[in-house]
Amino acid sequence: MIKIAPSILSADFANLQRDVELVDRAGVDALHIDIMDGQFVPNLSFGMSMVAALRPVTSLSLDCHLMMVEPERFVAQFAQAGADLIGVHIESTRHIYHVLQLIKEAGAKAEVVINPGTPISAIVDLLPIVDQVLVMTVNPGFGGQHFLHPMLAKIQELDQIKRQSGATFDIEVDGGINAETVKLCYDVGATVAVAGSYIYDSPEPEQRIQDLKVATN
Ligand SMILES: O=C(CO)[C@@H](O)[C@H](O)COP(=O)(O)O
Ligand SMILES: [Co+2]
Repeated sequence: MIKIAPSILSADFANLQRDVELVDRAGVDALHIDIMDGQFVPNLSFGMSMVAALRPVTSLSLDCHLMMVEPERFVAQFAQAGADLIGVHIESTRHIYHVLQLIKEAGAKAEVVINPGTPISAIVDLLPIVDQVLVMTVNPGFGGQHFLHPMLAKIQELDQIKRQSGATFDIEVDGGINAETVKLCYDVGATVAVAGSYIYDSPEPEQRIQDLKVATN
């Protein structure tokens, strides 16, 4: 069964604690927090104060997906705020290896993220030092977009490299995930699925979480 990480980008911000506790009770594996700086992506969302505010609310792993230029400026502060895992885009920094080292030195798990236009070959040398790879299945910046099916070949390629090397990093997918697309990703090697609008735009979020689990059981 795939691990589920709801994205709070689609939650009700006026009732965020309620919406976090709801998915926590439904038995998810992590909480996905999208950090957007209005420069790397054309949207703004949260900062580290959001991570600090959510830390006492849940014991779920707080997974921060940093969509910002030069994330090296802030990764230590996100770890300090309570992030368990920090994801950084390879496209967002000149020093990806260094940023991943900084995340680990700060005590968090390190994730490298790739945009739809970035090939798996760009991250092969980073695989020995990451805990998770996030393959974006939409262009980053907004929830509620359609899944990009050509990304399935990239997930499969990454899974093959992982198997051949005996590595244990998780493979996460993010964007356009629903009960149909989660199965496609799981079947080619994804181990963690982020879902925002599919869960939170529903009147029955718990049922949507169950549907994602059943689809990959
Ligand atoms: O990182 C992002 C968007 O940039 C995501 O985490 C979205 O929040 C996913 O939303 P859905 O596609 O599941 O609605
Ligand atoms: Co995300």
